[in-house]
Amino acid sequence: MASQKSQLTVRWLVLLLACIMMIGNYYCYDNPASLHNSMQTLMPSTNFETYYSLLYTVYSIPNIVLPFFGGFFVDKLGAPICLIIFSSLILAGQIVFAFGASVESWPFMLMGRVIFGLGGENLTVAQSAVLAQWFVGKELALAFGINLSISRLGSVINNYVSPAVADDLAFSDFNGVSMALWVGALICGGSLFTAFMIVPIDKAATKRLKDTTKFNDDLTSSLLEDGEDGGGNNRSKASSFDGIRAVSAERMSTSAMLLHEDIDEEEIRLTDVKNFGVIFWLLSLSCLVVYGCVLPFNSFASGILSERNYFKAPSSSCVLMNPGECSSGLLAVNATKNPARDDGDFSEGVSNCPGDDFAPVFPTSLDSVTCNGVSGLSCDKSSYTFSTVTSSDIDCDDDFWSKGCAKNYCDAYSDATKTSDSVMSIPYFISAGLSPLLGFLVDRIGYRAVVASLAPCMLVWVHLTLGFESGSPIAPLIGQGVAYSLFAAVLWPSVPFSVEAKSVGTAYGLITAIQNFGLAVFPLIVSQLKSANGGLYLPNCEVFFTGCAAAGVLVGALLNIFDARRGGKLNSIDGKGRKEVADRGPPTPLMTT
Ligand SMILES: NCCCC[C@H](N)C(=O)NCC(=O)O
Repeated sequence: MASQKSQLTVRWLVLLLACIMMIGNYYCYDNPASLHNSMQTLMPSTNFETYYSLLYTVYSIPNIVLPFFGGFFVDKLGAPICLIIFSSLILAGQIVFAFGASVESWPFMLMGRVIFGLGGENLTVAQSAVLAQWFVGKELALAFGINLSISRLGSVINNYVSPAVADDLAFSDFNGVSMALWVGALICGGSLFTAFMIVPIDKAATKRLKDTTKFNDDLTSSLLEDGEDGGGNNRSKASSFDGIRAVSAERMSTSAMLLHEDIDEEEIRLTDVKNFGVIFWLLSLSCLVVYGCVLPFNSFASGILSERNYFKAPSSSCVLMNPGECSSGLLAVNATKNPARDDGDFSEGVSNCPGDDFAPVFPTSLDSVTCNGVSGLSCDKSSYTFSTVTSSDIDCDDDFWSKGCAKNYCDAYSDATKTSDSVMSIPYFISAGLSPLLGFLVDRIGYRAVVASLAPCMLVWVHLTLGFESGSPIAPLIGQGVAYSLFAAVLWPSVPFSVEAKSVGTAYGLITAIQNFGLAVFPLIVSQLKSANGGLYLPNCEVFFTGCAAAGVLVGALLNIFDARRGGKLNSIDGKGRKEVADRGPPTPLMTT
């Protein structure tokens, strides 16, 4: 007879449903990243980068506080019911976000992201608590690994599907970006459906285990009564009843914690946080800085990769032969008569004029150019005049630019976007493939604190390479994926080992809240660094990410020191550590099977 949810076979169905449930969350969280360039084309503005980073910041700002309370409610109300509440919020938020894009309104889009954020992070917290209940013991890291793997597939699918939908599925009043976001809303609807499926399964298991616990309880009491009635038979009999009493008490308290309903509600208080030890706080700090160079990096990866590799800005010495004329398309008088030429000193024989990786140069100025009478062109404006053309003036959704005046620029921009979007998926692809295996290994070898300090070392190399070298980004992005997967494989399963079991939801809430502080602030720092650097990400933004990774190395070292002083729980295989294993003595036989 099973006495814990982690002994029931149905746990694998719960895991499958919990994984499917998270796909909508991850798919939609990364929508802005994969639609960055399409959004810029749809809603060009000099403040575009600020609005764009706000889409992530407003998601995270409420979450600097909310998951803490969300986690507390998970402990109080039970995780399954919270899954439904939070899944409903992500669906509602995505609908508002998609509506905002349909009417091209930043305020609606931002409001949608706030609502989505209210559900998104709390859903992660509730789901972590569900996994901790169903997989406590030897399979916890594996369960988190499988979960992260399937969730991250949501991010990867988004990176491919959303730009394709945005490019190809615009029709009548629905622009491409909004269509991609409505697809996200559909997927969130599916997530809500799976959340509804988890609740009855969890309830049935809870009831079944409650009955088992009661049965064990009755059995233990009757054994104890028999022993006491026996009238002081002998010492050894008395000590074996003491053993039963002790084992029973331990097992009952574990079952009670895992069944949730049996926890005395008064026992769970927000103030329990003050009992969280140094290990929990170091895990939180590590989460803040290391995730700070993973998730925010991904939000800007498309732009960073375009700038670094696929759409490099040509040198200012690269100009059109006739800078006041269209460069390519139906309005170009004759493209071969207006080629780009490099006026600069390229003594090393390297021209900064468009090669495959450079952005084609566009006209410097235009004077009353019109589309009138040119068949195949439907331009947004009757006439185009610019004393100085900048890249933000070029709207590739407007035929004037994409077919008429800067066709080569718009074609190259679209190609670069597609390449960047698929290359930036590498880290999440790797995480989707590696996470279950790493989870399996962590459950078997431990070394959680060691891995938590090695992963950021790799991230230091990754971001230095992206910031200061100009070769292919593939190797550093593979490094980013491996480091991220390693870190996630040890961080989340370490949380239950750092606090009391009754506070696991609160602890997940608090660490998520701390993580979100970084996720709210870091994108703003990156966009400020970019603006201060003449609109360029490199190298300053990568210096910032390198700094975060270096801080992660330092916190990782402290984690190892404190973990060793406190019995080595995190680095041990089962999370119990030297001290507790010694305290407990040899394993006690189970009362139930
Ligand atoms: N809602 C998508 C972002 C997930 C943030 C979440 N707090 C988290 O970090 N989950 C683990 C991960 O590696 O994504």
